[in-house]
Amino acid sequence: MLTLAHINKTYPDGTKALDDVSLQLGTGMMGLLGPNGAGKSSLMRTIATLQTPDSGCIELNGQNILQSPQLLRSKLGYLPQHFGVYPHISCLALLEHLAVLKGLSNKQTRRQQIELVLALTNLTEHAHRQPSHFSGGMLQRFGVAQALLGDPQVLIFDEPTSGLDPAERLRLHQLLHDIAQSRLVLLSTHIVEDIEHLCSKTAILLNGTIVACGETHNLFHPLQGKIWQGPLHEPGHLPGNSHLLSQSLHLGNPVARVLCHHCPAEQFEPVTASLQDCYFMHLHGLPLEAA
Ligand SMILES: Nc1ncnc2c1ncn2[C@@H]1O[C@H](COP(=O)(O)OP(=O)(O)OP(=O)(O)O)[C@@H](O)[C@H]1O
Repeated sequence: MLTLAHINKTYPDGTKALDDVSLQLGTGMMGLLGPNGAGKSSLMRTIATLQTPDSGCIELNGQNILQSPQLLRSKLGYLPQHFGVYPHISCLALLEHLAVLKGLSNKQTRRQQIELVLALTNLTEHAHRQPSHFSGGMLQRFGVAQALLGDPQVLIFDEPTSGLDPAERLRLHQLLHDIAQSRLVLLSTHIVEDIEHLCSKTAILLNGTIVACGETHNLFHPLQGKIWQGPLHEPGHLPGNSHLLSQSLHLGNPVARVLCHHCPAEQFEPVTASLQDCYFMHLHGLPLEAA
């Protein structure tokens, strides 16, 4: 169990990136959802002990990892949002190098681990190619492979599916799902569907603050029966007790989703509430009572 209590982080230029963040993470996948600049990467880096918070406490199974970062580092796999690979070196050689850096000193154990992570990420047949020549999807799978070296119990994935085509995205979803069966996985993204597909638990981060946290389904369950979809309306043309959540396009036609206890306007139909509706509700600062 990884426990974060009252984590605060302000950067030297005065930007408050994390504001009293408290979270509890157990086995399985927890999604961290937030818009650009919400503080997701700051939180990931803090948990990965790559930066220290100004205050607060992080414990892994009751042990303080801010005082003893090595306790977590030895059990941690981290896939940062942006990572580089050395040119002119094969996938196998790079994994070998990273495994040594991770402290896998026994050559035979190292070989076994590398074979395992290559197989898990479906990269075995590409082991002798250079990751610098990989496609975006293969590179992300390589990122997952290096994170899995050392069989970590805690995995942090920062925006792992950004830039992937739909087939690669689904392939990575399956891989992340398999990995999370026996491990604690924290998945950060602003792609709501990724969280909805993968994460049984979700936290929503806005301006450095956790505004909602719990079972993913329970976060949007209160909105069921209150979401209406119809042609685009100016907020002023909707009844006063309704809230415009989102405006988008479907097959080139403008579509609005509205939170309301009754049908807000002509041509609106009730639709199933989604995590995205819940996300927009928080993004617009609507009170829970609005649901
Ligand atoms: N090293 C830094 N120095 C100063 N400000 C920073 C630094 N890193 C991040 N920030 C600021 O802290 C806030 C949170 O940034 P962070 O990168 O954690 O957000 P994010 O949710 O990961 O965003 P994105 O989805 O765009 O990656 C932003 O206002 C950002 O500009």
